[in-house]
Amino acid sequence: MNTIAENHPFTINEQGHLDIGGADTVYLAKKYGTPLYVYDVSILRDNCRAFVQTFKELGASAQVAYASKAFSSTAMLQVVRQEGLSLDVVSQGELYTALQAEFPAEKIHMHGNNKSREELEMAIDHNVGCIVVDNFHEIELISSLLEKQNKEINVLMRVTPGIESKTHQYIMTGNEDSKFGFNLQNGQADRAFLELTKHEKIHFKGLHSHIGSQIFETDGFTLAADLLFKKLAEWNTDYGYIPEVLNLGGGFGIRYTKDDQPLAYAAYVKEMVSVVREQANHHNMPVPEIWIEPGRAIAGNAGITLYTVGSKKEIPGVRNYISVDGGMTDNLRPALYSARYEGVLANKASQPVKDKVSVAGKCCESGDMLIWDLPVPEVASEDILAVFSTGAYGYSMASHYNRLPNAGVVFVENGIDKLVVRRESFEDVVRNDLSYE
Ligand SMILES: Cc1ncc(COP(=O)(O)O)c(C=O)c1O
Ligand SMILES: N[C@@H](CCCC[NH3+])C(=O)O
Repeated sequence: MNTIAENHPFTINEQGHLDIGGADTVYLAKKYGTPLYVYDVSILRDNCRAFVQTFKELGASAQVAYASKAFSSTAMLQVVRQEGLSLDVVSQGELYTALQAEFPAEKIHMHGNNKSREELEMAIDHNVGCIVVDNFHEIELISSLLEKQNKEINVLMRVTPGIESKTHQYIMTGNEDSKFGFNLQNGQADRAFLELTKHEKIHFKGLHSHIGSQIFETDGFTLAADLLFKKLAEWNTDYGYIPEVLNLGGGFGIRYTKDDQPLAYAAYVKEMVSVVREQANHHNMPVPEIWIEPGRAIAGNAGITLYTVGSKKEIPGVRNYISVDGGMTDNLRPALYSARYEGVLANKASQPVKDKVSVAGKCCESGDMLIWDLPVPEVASEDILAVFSTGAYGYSMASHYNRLPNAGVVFVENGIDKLVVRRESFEDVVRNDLSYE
């Protein structure tokens, strides 16, 4: 038995192949080709339910908005809609995809640190549930659009509470020196508060903070809630302001390798509900609705990527490399954040480990490495490699580097597989090219 597979929510079938959602991954690789993203839809649903149910059990008013930047496609947003979640979008493209999936506009929250006039116009036109304002320029834009369109809109204010979360520097967002949001301490948030509350067409519902991503502790969220409430209490005393919503963002950590020890999603929810109730009580204010925005926690562990092994390079006494038919084009995270992953040979999933290989992508780039020193059985060309926990920020950060077509996406549920994003063709790759002759 391969112990790596045991760390991930998948099984090994009678043929000794890795199984996902009741489908044989080797069969899927043959049927659809590789590289291929495959999702177990029942895990997606379980992840959605873990958040929603816990709020329900605690009797807390809440909205769980899936952060669609983690993985957005029509089918994915249909599943999220079926599970009753709200949706966080950060661009016109993500909003457009949401509308394609018939996501109810009133459950869509529009984010972004540089929303364009067109993006805001589209959000207001479609009556999205809320715009999370990020800066003064945006307040001006929203204001002029509301006048022009004679519309009203709900707004949250994104603030940086000044918290350094324990995560990679590039995915840390709640610290003071951040491109996102209004500074809570230096008077910016107070100035924005006055601008938002005086505006007749803006309904200022409350504060938003997102402290970072891939976080394994609850204390950052507790601290953020404390700091946000301090500010809200000031506004309550000075202006009689009563917030309806407190959005504590996303960032709940998942398991990529055995070194990651994620908390149950319910643990974050329980802590948030408890601290928000405590703080509201302490400041003598009504308990606001709690909104959260998990992305990775919904999509991450539900997805794997299948590759076909090609060439091998042995450097005696140094390292053995194997190369696969994808790489940084379908999973940028190792190259961008030195992110670590685990994988198995899907066609040899029950065979004993014999070797250690480093898995290289096919791009013309030394940094295009997917996994260093992966324990594997004897590996041969044409083996199928499955990399775990690639469901978030894999497809969504894919590129066409070296003119590689983007991989397709397959959903599996109850043993039934369905193609939900077509693999790109070479025609797709040159689709927007225009001739210069
Ligand atoms: C504002 C905001 N909300 C939610 C998320 C989702 O984060 P995660 O996928 O880590 O849950 C992000 C990304 O970090 C974000 O910037
Ligand atoms: N894309 C990042 C996280 C950033 C999320 C958006 N704020 C990742 O893959 O981990």
